[in-house]
Amino acid sequence: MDYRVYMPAKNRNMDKQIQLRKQQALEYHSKGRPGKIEVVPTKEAKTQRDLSLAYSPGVAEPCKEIFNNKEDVYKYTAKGNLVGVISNGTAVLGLGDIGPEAGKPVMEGKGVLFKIFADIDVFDIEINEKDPEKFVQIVKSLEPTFGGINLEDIKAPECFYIEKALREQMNIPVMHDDQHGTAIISGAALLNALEIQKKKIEKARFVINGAGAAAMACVQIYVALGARYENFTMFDIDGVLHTGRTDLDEVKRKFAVQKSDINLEKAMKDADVFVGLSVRNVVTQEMVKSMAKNPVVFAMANPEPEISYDLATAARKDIIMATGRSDYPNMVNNVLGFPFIFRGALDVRASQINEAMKLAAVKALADLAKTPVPDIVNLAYNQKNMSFGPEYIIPKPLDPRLLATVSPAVAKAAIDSGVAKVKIDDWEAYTIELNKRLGLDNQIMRALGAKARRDPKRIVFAEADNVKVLKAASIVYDEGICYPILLGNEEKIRRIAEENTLDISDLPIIDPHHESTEEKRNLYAEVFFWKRQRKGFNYYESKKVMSDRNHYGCMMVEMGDADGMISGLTRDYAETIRPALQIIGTEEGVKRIAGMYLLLTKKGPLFLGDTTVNFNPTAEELADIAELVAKEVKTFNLTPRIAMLSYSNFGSNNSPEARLVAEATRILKERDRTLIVDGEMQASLPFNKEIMRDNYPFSELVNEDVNTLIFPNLSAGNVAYGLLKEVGGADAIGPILLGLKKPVHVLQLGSSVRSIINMANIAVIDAQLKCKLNTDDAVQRSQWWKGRKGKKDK
Ligand SMILES: NC(=O)C1=CN([C@@H]2O[C@H](COP(=O)(O)OP(=O)(O)OC[C@H]3O[C@@H](n4cnc5c(N)ncnc54)[C@H](OP(=O)(O)O)[C@@H]3O)[C@@H](O)[C@H]2O)C=CC1
Ligand SMILES: CC(=O)C(=O)O
Ligand SMILES: [Mg+2]
Repeated sequence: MDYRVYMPAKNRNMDKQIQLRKQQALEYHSKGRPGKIEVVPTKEAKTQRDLSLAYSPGVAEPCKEIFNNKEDVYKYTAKGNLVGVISNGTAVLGLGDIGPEAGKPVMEGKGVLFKIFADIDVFDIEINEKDPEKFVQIVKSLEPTFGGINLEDIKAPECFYIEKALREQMNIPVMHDDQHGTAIISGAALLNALEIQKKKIEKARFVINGAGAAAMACVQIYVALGARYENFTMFDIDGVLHTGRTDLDEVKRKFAVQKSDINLEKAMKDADVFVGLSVRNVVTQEMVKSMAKNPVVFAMANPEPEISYDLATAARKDIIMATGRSDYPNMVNNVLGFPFIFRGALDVRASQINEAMKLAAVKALADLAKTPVPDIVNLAYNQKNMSFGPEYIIPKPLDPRLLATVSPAVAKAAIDSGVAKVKIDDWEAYTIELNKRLGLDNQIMRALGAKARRDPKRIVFAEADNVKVLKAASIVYDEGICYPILLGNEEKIRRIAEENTLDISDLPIIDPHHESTEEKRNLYAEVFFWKRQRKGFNYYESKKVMSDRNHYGCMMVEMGDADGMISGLTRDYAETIRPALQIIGTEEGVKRIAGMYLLLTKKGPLFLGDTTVNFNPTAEELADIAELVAKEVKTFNLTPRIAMLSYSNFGSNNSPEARLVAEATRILKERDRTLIVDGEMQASLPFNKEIMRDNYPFSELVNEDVNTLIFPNLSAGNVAYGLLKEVGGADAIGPILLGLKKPVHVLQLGSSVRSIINMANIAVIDAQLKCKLNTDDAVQRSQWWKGRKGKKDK
């Protein structure tokens, strides 16, 4: 195989891929603490005093206050930000009545989405009760606990009675999300799709497949948006809803048509809109072809739609197609709504989610899709320029503007329609508060993944016979992040893959010891000898060293046979980076390398340096390290705001160590006036604005949110990152090696599969910046070396 042109076409076996996804999903849910959520205290609860406040006797005080004034429950407890996601498991996704236990992963998942998209806390409650009246009594009794109730995956028609009864009997917002969440999102998408297709909603002919919870709410909102009852033909599992049927309940009867001999195929002919909220694969390409000009098809059954995106769009060009899935354009899924709708409702303490609030959400969503898409969204979805049109009729779930757009619209509508107990006067302040809730972390990781996927590179995994590395390599290939090249003993690697059901069939394996690599090894040895002959390596040693996979891998990168390398997991970090320094060397103008960690903390992303390379830097060297880290921070599209750390604050201690950091800060400022940097200072200072303002108002960082911490020496940096990671619970990405001409990253011992994947992302992005060398260059380079060898042999 010629690795210079290695770019495998994805030819993975579908069955194997499905098996892999199944295994990954099960592992995701079961690894570590089983499930996806935990309860975390929001107050200090460490000392005896804390405990006496949190619990007895202190806790009696808020109890008494609430007893005197029930509304104070919002003041002294978590109720106001707590939503109950409640289900009996009778209509879980498109899986049907699988019961409350089997539905729990979905409810926990919903909890996760509420939290990450809108900072709302959730208790998921699965109730073993199918009787609607009993179910209502149970949920009703939970009112003291929750600020809102999200009913989920409860089958029709029971769900209609349950929701109606609870809305009437409870004083907090209750919403059955499969009904109204779906209706709101698909309503917004429908308005935009019809606008693009130049069709009027009043005239549009609808075919609706499914007459359950979601479908019924959707048609009702479409009617509220202007659609006409008489233009709907609806189907349930027994066929078309027609007036001759005796099994139709009150809700279904509203949509019953006169004719009884219509099947889905006939109904689709000349229809303008198809909406599927039923089960997978019930619509054919022929049916789509028979629809009117410029049709709209929303096939929203989960996880498999009524017709796949690919089949429907292949059937005709003038279609606007949407599914409930995230892996195709136009994801019409209730995740776009519930976090933001509840956020708005909770923030004004609305007693219900009424029609005005729902329609406000529809309008906010529809309008947002017409505004320019921010870079972070394009980046997150690996698109260059998403804009309003057939493939972008509705905002993307990862759009960070959703929260500050939909929630205020819902909150305003609640106030205007008289169901809000709390008023918002300063909408600008409210928007700022909403944006703060989001945090940058998730956005950064998503953007990184997408940036890598835009231009995947060839990354050598030097320790491919390690099961974690092999797993990571298989996943990054599967996700289109990079083209992994596996180094190591082929037999061993294949055995590990087999044992762990990993599909590595597309991935090349190179064994630097094997005779098949002899020609390359000799070429690499030549080059290495040429580079190191006056630095202690003779020709024999150069040949020998090329059997070492770190040397071999680095040489692949140097010679253009790969774009980057991930090595480790190793005990001896210094030993592993040596080949990179010897073979690849530092970037132009860079005197030294340094190690950086990106920590995703509760206070946002923090970049820490130097955590792995330079033991006791001089002031000049510390300034070099800070510059390297600052440069890397900019590649994350962030402005570095740097605190130079010490045990002293601005000269409070006159020791040589403290003075060294002050001097490094001075050097940095001298080199670049625009750099936002200050020090020396203690680590807590930049995060404590009050102390900063009161005592050090002169500091350049007084009003800055610091994101970069430079440590005085390796001990401090390494210890700090370790503590933040293990004790502080921060997610650590690194060590990211800075200053090399080309990307080589060395993993720390014990790195998880997740951190190896993150490092692969970083290596690809690094390679995108550094490896301008294209395939032709690489071929030329290789030939040049061969030419040199030829001359020498003569
Ligand atoms: N994209 C999204 O955001 C959402 C998607 N959904 C999806 O919509 C689907 C329905 O969910 P939900 O309304 O909560 O569930 P329900 O159980 O309440 O409704 C299912 C409906 O589909 C009908 N149905 C079943 N099989 C067929 C068939 N072969 N042909 C026609 N109709 C059929 C049922 O008929 P009958 O009434 O006779 O039993 C029922 O009316 C699921 O796949 C779910 O994943 C749901 C919510 C949100
Ligand atoms: C998305 C959702 O709620 C469902 O498919 O049931
Ligand atoms: Mg659901």
